[in-house]
Amino acid sequence: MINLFYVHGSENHFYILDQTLLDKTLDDQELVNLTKQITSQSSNLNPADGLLVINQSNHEDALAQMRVINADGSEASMCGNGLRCVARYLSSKYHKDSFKVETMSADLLVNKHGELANNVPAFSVEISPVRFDNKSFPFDNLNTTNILNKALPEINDHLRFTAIAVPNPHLISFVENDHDLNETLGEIGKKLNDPNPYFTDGVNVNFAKILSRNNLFVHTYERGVGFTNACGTGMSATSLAFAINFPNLVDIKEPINVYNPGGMVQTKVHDTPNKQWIELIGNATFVGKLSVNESNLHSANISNENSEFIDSSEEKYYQKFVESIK
Ligand SMILES: N[C@H](CCC[C@H](N)C(=O)O)C(=O)O
Repeated sequence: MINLFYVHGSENHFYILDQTLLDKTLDDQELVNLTKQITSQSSNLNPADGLLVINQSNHEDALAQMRVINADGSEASMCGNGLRCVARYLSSKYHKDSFKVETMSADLLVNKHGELANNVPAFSVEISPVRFDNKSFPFDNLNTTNILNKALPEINDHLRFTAIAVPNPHLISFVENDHDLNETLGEIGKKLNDPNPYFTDGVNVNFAKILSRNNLFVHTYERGVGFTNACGTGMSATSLAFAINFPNLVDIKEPINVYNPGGMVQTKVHDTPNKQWIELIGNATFVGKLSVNESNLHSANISNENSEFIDSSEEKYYQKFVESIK
């Protein structure tokens, strides 16, 4: 039997599949089929926004590889909330507190971090590389090769936008009212993730309200998913946009508190001459696990017949989880 762990970072839920435990790893189509089945509204499973796949890494400085499959079957180059959960899984499995994880574009540093809230352990993860050029998204037909606090009349008649790839693509706007934060976000999110001439591979759209100095609220419409409770790479990219566009409201020597519908994370913007990157710090909560036959993974036929979900403090459950993977 194989455990599919049900986890979340700021209520952005995922299943984790550790393929190093399988007799035979799933091929790409099987991973897509599995992700679509376990995230579909019609499944009797707990809702999730995607699948986090752990593979062996052949990079000497990486403990493992993480791949990210969105609910619609598209693959993403990064997932900030997901990487915190994968980091906690690998930290328990290999008894390490600081290590690198191979992702599509980079081997990223992850660290066990002090609790942000009592009895809620936290991990910090490196969000990088950071890019601004249109080829990194890609975007086109907007009469510009980068978007920094720019009006985009093709997309909206009153907002200004900033585009940052970390390296998955994010389009960010700072808004004043709840209508823009919700309805306008949904309209633009759908428009730029349906077939369109601007972001041909889709884009994660993040609208933020500035609460005060070093304090943000971010709402995200994710590429390949739709509205989520939180988007780790989105909150990270938005924190960098906050520092760039509102330098008088951000002290980058201090963490930024980023609130979201699912909770709160902290980010730290690192702006050194030869490398810009963001540190994302937040929970990595293990809620439950499904014990499934390997064959059902290959056939994308998962039910929660053999499942165990938390009903007490997360830490008590977590000790059982740690024993189960030794
Ligand atoms: N939907 C994103 C991937 C998941 C990112 C998000 N869940 C996070 O925590 O960063 C994309 O296609 O780029």
